[in-house]
Amino acid sequence: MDTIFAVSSGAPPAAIAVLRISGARAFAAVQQLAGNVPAPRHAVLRTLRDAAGEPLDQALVLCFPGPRSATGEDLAELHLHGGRAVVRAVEAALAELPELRAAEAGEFTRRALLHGRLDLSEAEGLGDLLMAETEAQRRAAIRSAGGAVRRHAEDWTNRLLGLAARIEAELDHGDEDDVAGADPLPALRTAAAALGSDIAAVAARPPVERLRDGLCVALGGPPNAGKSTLFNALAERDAAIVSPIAGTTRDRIEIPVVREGIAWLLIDTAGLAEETDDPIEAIGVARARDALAEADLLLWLGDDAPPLHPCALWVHARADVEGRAPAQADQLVVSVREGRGLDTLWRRMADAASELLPPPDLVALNARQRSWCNAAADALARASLLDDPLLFAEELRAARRALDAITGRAGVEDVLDALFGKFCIGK
Ligand SMILES: Nc1nc2c(ncn2[C@@H]2O[C@H](COP(=O)(O)OP(=O)(O)OP(=O)(O)O)[C@@H](O)[C@H]2O)c(=O)[nH]1
Repeated sequence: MDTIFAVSSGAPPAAIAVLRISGARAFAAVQQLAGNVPAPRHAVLRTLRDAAGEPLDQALVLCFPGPRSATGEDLAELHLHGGRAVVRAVEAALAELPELRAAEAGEFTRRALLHGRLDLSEAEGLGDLLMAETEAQRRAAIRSAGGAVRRHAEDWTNRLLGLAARIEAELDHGDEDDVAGADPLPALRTAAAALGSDIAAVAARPPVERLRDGLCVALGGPPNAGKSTLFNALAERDAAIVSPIAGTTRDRIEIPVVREGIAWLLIDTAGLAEETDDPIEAIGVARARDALAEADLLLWLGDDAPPLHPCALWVHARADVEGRAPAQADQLVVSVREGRGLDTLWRRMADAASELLPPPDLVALNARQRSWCNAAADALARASLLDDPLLFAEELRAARRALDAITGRAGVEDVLDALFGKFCIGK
């Protein structure tokens, strides 16, 4: 495997640029540039020189011998002056050395995963941490990066292994006459059902995507209800066209917004026209219906009660318009023109969000982790109904494979490229 290097701090110019080198030839590279290799985990000041002996920079040099390093390999850090030319010159000198090359996005973390320094759920948490923009996102990501998902998976795996050991013993010795005692299968089936429902309960928690990508809030209602006007007011910018002409909004428009410490994805939709001859408008209406159905939270601006939705707020928009029908008791009265009701609406949205987002003190799973949890829970549920110890053992093995996939111990090659492609170079 090549030895890789990259600037791991922010883009130059900056006061300091931290350049990391990881791999079998990391310390040879330090030796070449700095003249010698400092003692492990001791920061020393060295003049770095190119192959001709010309000084490149004065740098703080640190060496972390593997496997007790961030990547699990020999790892060196050069704390350079963060000017562009300095960084470029040191990178050029490193690139000249045999078996050294610039790192790809996420390659340091990928090596850490490869060498067991962290598991897949922790790497996913780290990816989310790098992208976190709100406090809630940061808190959830730091929990995953710190191993909370891994610890759940390990705890479940340990319980599973306990069951597996007992059923394997039964399979090996169950037909021997000298083994006294009752048939252990009923107790094992009960334990498998309990473990399956524990796993399913965690998988049923609100998904971390709502925190990470924003809680989807769709504005829906008939044409001319004031959706785009309210959308612009919530987004605090003129994102959607507003006009008195019914059917102005034809497609869904999405705007990410951070408010009340929560990331929201606001979605404006075409008005739900009863009938239309316009094929484009018909497509817009179909898309609007999909957006409303899929939204985590529906803001309904119709005068009729909202359509069936797990979480809807009913808004009486354009409240200042003369001759407007009075609001129903459970409607939120809003007039964008008069700036009325918007703060209350945000508050009600935040109240709804507290039900829809992962609770701050509990582990939340992403879609990949959820689907493996559900696969494990399903296998355990099936096992709990089986009378045949052989089939029971087979379902436990299926559950084990699913739990292993959560932490990246099995069958996850395809997700690695997708995950690490999102990381920055030098991470
Ligand atoms: N007086 C008053 N007029 C409003 C208010 N909100 C929207 N309007 C007007 O109502 C008309 C329709 O508003 P839009 O925001 O375009 O309505 P829409 O629901 O997005 O309409 P479609 O694109 O047809 O679905 C426009 O003329 C707006 O200026 C309000 O709070 N008060």
